[in-house]
Amino acid sequence: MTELPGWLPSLVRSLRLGYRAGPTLIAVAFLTTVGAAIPDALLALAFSLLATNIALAATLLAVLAIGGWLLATVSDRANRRFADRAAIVVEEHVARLQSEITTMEHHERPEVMDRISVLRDHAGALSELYQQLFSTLGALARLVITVGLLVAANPWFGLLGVVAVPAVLVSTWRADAERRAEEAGAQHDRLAKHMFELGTTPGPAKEIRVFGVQDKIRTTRRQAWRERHRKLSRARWQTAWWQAGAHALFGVAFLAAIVSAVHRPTTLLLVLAAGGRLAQYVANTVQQTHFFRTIWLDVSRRLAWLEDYAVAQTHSATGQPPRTLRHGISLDTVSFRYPGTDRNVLDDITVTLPAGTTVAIVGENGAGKSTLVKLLCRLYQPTTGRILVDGVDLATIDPARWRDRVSGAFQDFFPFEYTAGESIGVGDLPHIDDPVALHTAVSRAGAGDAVPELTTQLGVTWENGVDLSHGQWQKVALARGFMRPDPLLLVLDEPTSALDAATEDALFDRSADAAGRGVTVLVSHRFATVRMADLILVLDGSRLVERGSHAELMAAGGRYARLYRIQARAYGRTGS
Ligand SMILES: Nc1ncnc2c1ncn2[C@@H]1O[C@H](COP(=O)(O)OP(=O)(O)OP(=O)(O)O)[C@@H](O)[C@H]1O
Repeated sequence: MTELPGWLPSLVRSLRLGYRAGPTLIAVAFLTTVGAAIPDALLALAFSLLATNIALAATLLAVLAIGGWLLATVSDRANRRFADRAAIVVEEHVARLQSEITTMEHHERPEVMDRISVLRDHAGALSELYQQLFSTLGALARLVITVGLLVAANPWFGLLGVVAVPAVLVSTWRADAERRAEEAGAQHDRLAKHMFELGTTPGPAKEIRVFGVQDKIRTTRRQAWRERHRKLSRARWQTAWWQAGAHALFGVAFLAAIVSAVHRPTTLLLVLAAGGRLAQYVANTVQQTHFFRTIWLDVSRRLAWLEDYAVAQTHSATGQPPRTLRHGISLDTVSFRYPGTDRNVLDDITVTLPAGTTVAIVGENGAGKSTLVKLLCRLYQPTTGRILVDGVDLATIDPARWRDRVSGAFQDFFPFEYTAGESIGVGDLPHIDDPVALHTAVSRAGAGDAVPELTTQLGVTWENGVDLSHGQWQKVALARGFMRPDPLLLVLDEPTSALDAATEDALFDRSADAAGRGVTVLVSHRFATVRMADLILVLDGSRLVERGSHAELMAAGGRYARLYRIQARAYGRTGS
């Protein structure tokens, strides 16, 4: 996976994003936050004047105190208002970047998920990046002014600023070490959170209790946290000694400066006030820089990485899909392996899915059926070979336009908790409120008896929301899959696993109507339904081992015929 982009370009990009969120507010926040740090640094000068001109010193002290307080108050308000506004813009930006990625890789590759999960957890914190940056700049300005005052009194005192450098360098190095440790522990973090969700959400509650896995979940969670913490804590300890050494060096130098100024009251006052504050300012700057580098700058670099990743995943293909399918969709020596793995899940597949037909894909668990469906939906690109739509390479067709012409229902459908009508209507957004389109989709899915009134809110956590059974949710998902008129490709990837055989048979007939001249691809383990398909593809161990109609495959007496007979016997059916 690519390295995170450099901190400076990432920061510039985050600043641009912040500027778009509120140009005036960010300017006010910048000026007042940096400005508020300066009176504090000048207090040392006012203190040193106490030895020679008490009235001037007192006036200066009062002006600096009031000015500092005013600027700090305005800065606090401006920063808070700006952070609220930036939070909305940043979160929306992160969500949009993720949802615009046209493939699914970022949802299925652990190392990509680790990087994104850290970003998602801290996306809110990014809105505070700006205040942190301004405070860090303010702290630096204060440090520079203080060192300047000391050098003006005695150039040797400038060394105090020099011995502060190792502390800042060590803090920068610490930040990198901690970031690496955090990323290395992200999988444990995700596992622990997953276990927490398992133990506290209603979905898995039944099985957890029936199988008595509560203790296992608790132990796994504890171990995952421990593992994550161990990695972080080791990185922190390894770097803490260096930091302690760097601070000790500064302490010794400060003591030497006090001793050298003991006979000159004005200089001594300046050293005590400025030097004393210098230690605090260095610690403060180091801490600010540390937080800034660990949390805010790191999130900023992740955001820049996600922006680059989203752009890299956006295919430059601009071709349009055909209006209607004339010949069909062909796979030409298609092989596929999931990114980051070394095994072909589909191997050298060449076949044509003719226009206007229903093609069933069968095979044992893990044979690659759903993967083939994902390739057809263009959620992944074949590793080698091509998919041709009426002879045009699918890779040259704009993925968004292709998806406009694809529809379907999946075994792992998502229960959108909107109103029933909206939950179905998202299958074709332009017609989400069109009652005729909604009712047509419901009747195509044979879901009339299971789907409640279209205005009913789904999901018990919402006001007046109702809960649906798994089968009812599945019918809502099916209806959603039938919303688009004239899809070029209609995929039904085990969409009826929770429904009875009669429902699946009826659905099969209607799906062919819905797809018209398009191709319907049906993945199913029920051979009684599969037998009705025009073309049946049998996958075995990543290869396409048989193809043909039911009659042809039965006559061939191969794998399909064997599996069909086994299932027919189990269900009391006979022969071919
Ligand atoms: N995101 C992924 N990353 C790596 N390997 C994957 C991924 N998704 C699936 N696989 C692997 O690819 C192979 C094919 O999976 P696929 O889901 O396509 O099988 P299937 O035929 O649809 O199985 P089933 O009938 O159980 O749904 C399996 O070995 C699976 O472990």
